Order: sequence, then C-alpha cells, then structure tokens
Amino acid sequence: MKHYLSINDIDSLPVWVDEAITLKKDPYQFKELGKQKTICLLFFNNSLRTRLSTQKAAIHLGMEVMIMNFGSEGWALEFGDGTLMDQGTSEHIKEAARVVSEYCDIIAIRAFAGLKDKAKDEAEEVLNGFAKYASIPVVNMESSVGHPLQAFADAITIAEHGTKSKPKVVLSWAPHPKALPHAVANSFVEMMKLQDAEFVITHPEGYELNHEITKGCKIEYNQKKALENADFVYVKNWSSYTDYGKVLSKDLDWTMTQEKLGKAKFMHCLPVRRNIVVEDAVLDGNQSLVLDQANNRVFSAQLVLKKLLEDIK
Ligand SMILES: NCCC[C@H](NC(=O)CCC(=O)O)C(=O)O
Ligand SMILES: NC(=O)OP(=O)(O)O
Repeated sequence: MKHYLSINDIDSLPVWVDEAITLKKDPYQFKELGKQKTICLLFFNNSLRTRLSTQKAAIHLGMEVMIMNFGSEGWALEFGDGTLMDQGTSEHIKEAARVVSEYCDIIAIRAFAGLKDKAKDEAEEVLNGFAKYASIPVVNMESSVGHPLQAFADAITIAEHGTKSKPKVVLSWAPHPKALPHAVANSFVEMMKLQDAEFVITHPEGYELNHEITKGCKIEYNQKKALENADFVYVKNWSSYTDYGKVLSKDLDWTMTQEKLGKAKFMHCLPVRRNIVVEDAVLDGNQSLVLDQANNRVFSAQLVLKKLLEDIK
C-alpha cells in the first residue's frame, strides 16, 4: 500500500479489523516501529477526533508528530499546471508537497469539499496533489469524497458489537442546518459493500448519493420501513449530491429518536447536532456507540500507520 486514500486501499477488511482489535489489546506493542519517524498532519479544516486520534495512534507507534493548520496558517496553494501565478495563490503544490516530504516520513491531510463545484471537489486537488508530488505516503483524514479512517473505525465498531453473522445495517439521512459533505456517507457505503450484511440506505428524495458509489445498494425512501429490525443505525446528514451542495430539506421528521431506533445500536461519526440529527435520549442512552466509534479512530489510524511504516522500512 503506497498511500491510504480510500477504503479500497484496504486489501482485506476482515483481516484489518481483526488486526486493529488485536492492536487495541496492547497499543504500545509496536512502539519501536515508528522510532525516528515523523508524521505531519496538515489540516485545511477543523477537527477534534481526527487530529487527536491520529496523533495518539502515532504516539503508540513511537513516532514524532508535527501538526499544521494549513488552511489558516499555510500559504495559499496553487494546483494548476503552468499557471502564471499573479493572483491570490502564493505557493505551488509541487514545492509544498516536496518540502513536507523532506521533513517527514508520512503526510496526513484533511481537506473537505467546498460544495460549490462538483467537478472541482471530485478532482480532490489537495489530496491528489499531495499524493502526486510527495515522495512519501499520504493518508486521507477526510477529503472531498471520502473519510476512510472513519469508515474503518466504523467497521471495527460493528465487528465488536455485532451479535449476528449478517447484521442489518441502515444508513439514515438526518436534517442539519448547514450543507455538509458526502465524504462520511460515501466511505461508509464503500465499507459496507465489503461486509456480509443486509445494508439499506434511507433518505428523502433528492438526497441520492453518487450512484457510482451506491450502485448495487438497496435504497428505501420510507425511513420507518428501512429501520424495521435494524441491528445498527448509522445516522448522518449530507447535502444534495444531484442539486450539488444544496440543503433541500430540514424536515425534523427525519431526526433519529429512541422510538424509531427500537433495539438497534446508534452510530454517528461526530460532531453531532443534538435534537436536530438525533434526540438527546438516544445519545445519552446505552444503545449509542458514538464513543466506541471515536475510541476506535485511534486503532483505525494506528493500523493504517503501522502498514505504511512497515512498507517504508
Ligand atoms: N469528520 C466528521 C464530520 C465532518 C463534517 N461535519 C461538519 O462539518 C459538521 C459541522 C457542524 O455541525 O457545524 C462532515 O459532515 O463531513
Ligand atoms: N469524526 C471526525 O472525523 O471528527 P472530527 O471532524 O472532529 O475529526
């Protein structure tokens, strides 16, 4: 594995899930692996979990960690080829990626979708720009179209809490005051396609995700019907994909409630808007797995970094 850019960079999800669960039992067992190796975390957007869990994962592996809020503190980057740089951008990705490669052994990047221009977002210029010009492995800490560290943590969480060989897992859209990216939902769908599960996606009409990603998945527009006999309910807002980046509905009938959840386990990547996305009773109740998911972010990142370190050794 050269980089970890998408969930499809995992060669065998069940094997990786088992390895991550093993790591968790003795987090410092590979503390020599990252000795005298440096990871640089570059953030173009805010974060709590991704920043701290990836840092903690690197600490477990004995790595040094450098963190930069590139979006607010770095030079404005240019991505175009042959651009006459007389406008707002100060530094080309060619130099930036190579300079970071001089200082570090692994780069991890967070760069969300702008949600204004679909083609631009799908080109993933920040993540792909670093992957193209850096001479070291690149890790996706949530890009325009994917959040594979989150989806891998979610797979670990489902494995730890599952009681059936083929659980029913529902991805349910929820309302939100802001337009949010598709990355978390996309990677969750891609991850579920690698699982033996009954998987159903439910959302209002107009909220269809990229068909290339959901191809082959069951979509049920009736939320109540979709939730019948669910074992895990993963709730997430995303903005419209077809009417790109638009908020088409804020219908609180889609909010997850204890009544709708039934006996299922509740999942969300966090941060979550209480009583808009999900009611307090669910988050404060014992069917919520959100803290398990957040904790598993450490071991998701740790296994990815371990694999990359083993490759570059
Ligand atoms: N990394 C986890 C989710 C990040 C982002 N959520 C947000 O921006 C929520 C912000 C707010 O609620 O104001 C998203 O949906 O992709
Ligand atoms: N779930 C997640 O990625 O959280 P942060 O945005 O806080 O990193």
